[in-house]
Amino acid sequence: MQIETTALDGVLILTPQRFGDARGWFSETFNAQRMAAAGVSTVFVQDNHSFSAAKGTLRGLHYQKPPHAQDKLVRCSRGAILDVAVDARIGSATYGKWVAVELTAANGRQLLVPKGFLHGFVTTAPETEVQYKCSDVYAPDCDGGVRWDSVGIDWGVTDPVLSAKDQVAPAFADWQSPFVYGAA
Ligand SMILES: Cc1cn([C@H]2C[C@H](O)[C@@H](COP(=O)(O)OP(=O)(O)O[C@H]3O[C@H](C)C(=O)[C@H](O)[C@H]3O)O2)c(=O)[nH]c1=O
Repeated sequence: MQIETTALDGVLILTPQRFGDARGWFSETFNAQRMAAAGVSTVFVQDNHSFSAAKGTLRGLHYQKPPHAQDKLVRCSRGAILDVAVDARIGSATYGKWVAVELTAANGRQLLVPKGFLHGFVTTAPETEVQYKCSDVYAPDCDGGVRWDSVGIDWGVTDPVLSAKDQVAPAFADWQSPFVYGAA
């Protein structure tokens, strides 16, 4: 498995190996032992899977606040997305900074988004499926969001398909982050 760092500390790009043959290919998309060997000892407890019919569907920017903050390991199993993480940890030198990574069924890349980071993606192909592991279970009372267009992210879309919730999320500048840099 190839591991790449990004401009945001803790946000990693993981690319599992694919074993090709005449039939196609095989890949271990998650292996806790390999992750631990790479220094990622997160225990994931929930798998999520979303399907977005239209190209230009944008889900985000989302988080769960403590005590149910989530690390996420995101991959695209069909179609393609631009996956984004935003540093929301008060006191961080990269607070408000973001990274965007192309995750596609073809490239097999995964993005590790730690607690304290907002997460969102926009689909760049129709009928896109995203699967991701979470280090805590869904806690609706801790679920929150920030406006997709309030961080200066270059999503490559101007009029995305949004949920009703995402249409009314607060702007980043008006939002009080529940995350503190260096907190457990
Ligand atoms: C997240 C979640 C949702 N739900 C239910 C709640 C709603 O009835 C329905 C759709 O939820 P929502 O509109 O929040 O789904 P997304 O807009 O894809 O939200 C996700 O999108 C971004 C990219 C994320 O990183 C988060 O995991 C998550 O916020 O699924 C559950 O039952 N369990 C869950 O863990």
